Amino acid sequence: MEEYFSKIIEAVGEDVTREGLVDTPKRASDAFKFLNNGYEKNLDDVLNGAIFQADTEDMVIVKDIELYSLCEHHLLPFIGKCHVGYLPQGKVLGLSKVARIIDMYARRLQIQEKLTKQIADAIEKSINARGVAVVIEAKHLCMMMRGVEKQNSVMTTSVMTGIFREEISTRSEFLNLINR
Ligand SMILES: Nc1nc2c(ncn2[C@@H]2O[C@H](COP(=O)(O)OP(=O)(O)OP(=O)(O)O)[C@@H](O)[C@H]2O)c(=O)[nH]1
Ligand SMILES: [Zn+2]
Repeated sequence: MEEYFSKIIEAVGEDVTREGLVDTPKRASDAFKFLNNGYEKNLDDVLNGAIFQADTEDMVIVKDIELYSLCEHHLLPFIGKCHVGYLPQGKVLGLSKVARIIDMYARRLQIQEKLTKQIADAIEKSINARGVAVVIEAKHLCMMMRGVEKQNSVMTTSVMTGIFREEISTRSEFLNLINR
């Protein structure tokens, strides 16, 4: 990957041997690998067994989880927040694992719609939830720094499964609690 970054730096007309750039291929390569480290993870590793028995069927919400991903079309970041709700039936997730699941899928080349669905599916599967709701609000740098250059647009995607999909009242409760 370092060689490829050297070539990219040369291709934009730079001198890859000048002092400030000598270590850049390595740094860029390390950074890019980090931003894509979700490919090295799977759901079982990420959960690390942190699924707990709990005698509750009431809604659990984790909101305002920051999210950084890369759009698969331009390899530019999209940045925003993710809100997650689920309705358990006897099993709940370790709190930090919600964020870890988000990161596992966000640190891949993504489109926002697919990312939203992958998070919802993973949570549903891991605890056999009665329903999962995931909302992502994000700004895409490919729309801001280049292309149409719109600075203020925010893309909102949502995936509702199970009871969140079936019952308007449950969906509304979730949306109210995340202040939407
Ligand atoms: N639906 C969706 N589209 C995305 C996402 N990230 C980037 N895109 C869009 O992917 C599209 C790629 O369009 P193309 O016409 O192939 O590429 P482009 O010429 O670089 O497009 P512009 O961005 O319009 O300049 C653009 O409309 C992007 O805004 C995403 O997460 N979801
Ligand atoms: Zn893009």
